[in-house]
Amino acid sequence: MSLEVDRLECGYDRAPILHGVSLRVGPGELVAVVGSNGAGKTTLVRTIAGLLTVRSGDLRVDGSSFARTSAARRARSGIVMVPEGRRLFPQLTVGENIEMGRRAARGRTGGEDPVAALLDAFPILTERWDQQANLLSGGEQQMVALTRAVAARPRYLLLDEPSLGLSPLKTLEVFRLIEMIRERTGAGILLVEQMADQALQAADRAYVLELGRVSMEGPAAEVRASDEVRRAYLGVAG
Ligand SMILES: Nc1ncnc2c1ncn2[C@@H]1O[C@H](COP(=O)(O)OP(=O)(O)OP(=O)(O)O)[C@@H](O)[C@H]1O
Repeated sequence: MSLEVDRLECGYDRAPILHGVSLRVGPGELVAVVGSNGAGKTTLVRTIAGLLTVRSGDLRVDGSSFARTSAARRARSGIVMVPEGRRLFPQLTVGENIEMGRRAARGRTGGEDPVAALLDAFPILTERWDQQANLLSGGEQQMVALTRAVAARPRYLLLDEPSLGLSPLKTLEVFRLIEMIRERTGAGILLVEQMADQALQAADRAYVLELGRVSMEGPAAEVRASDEVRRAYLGVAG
């Protein structure tokens, strides 16, 4: 049981961006993909979500290929993306945005309501429940976008740079929410981040993406401790 990316090649027009990327996310696992600007992180997430065409290689969930399945069907099957920039429905309230997520859950119901646990732990969401989404701060919007994704009962959650544009304090809060999502939902989470240090501290396993290729992979603690990552991504001289 896992989400698998197998020797994926894709890109825009004629320009190839990903050159044979392979990775795996197991259920309940938090997997980080770190890499510098332009490494192809967003391209990877958009391709898994079905917004870009697979040129070669395969995408599988629990062994079945979904490389040719529409983005809508992928979402319905529980592969849920939180895009860079959050993209809430700006005119709808926080509550209405989260409700939209619930509607997307379709048959995936039962068990503990994961949203209730998040609302308990992060009272700001309830405090802002009736406020229009575009009036929230960037950090609050990111928290709503994550909660909306959880309301859709994801089996696999694709997070594209959730820390983008947030202050260090807000980034910590968003990471706390992501860790709680992992604990409470059992979803496999693919976390694509430029904030390498935080992502590697939160993750179980990690991949480093450089110019469209995986240059390193392993337990997140090992990747974080490697000289290459410390120098290139964590700003440690040496
Ligand atoms: N719509 C597009 N058309 C053509 N090229 C694109 C498009 N979007 C991205 N690219 C190119 O694809 C490459 C990878 O971009 P991508 O956004 O996937 O990287 P990234 O690792 O997410 O970087 P960042 O952290 O800056 O968002 C870059 O060279 C970028 O210029």
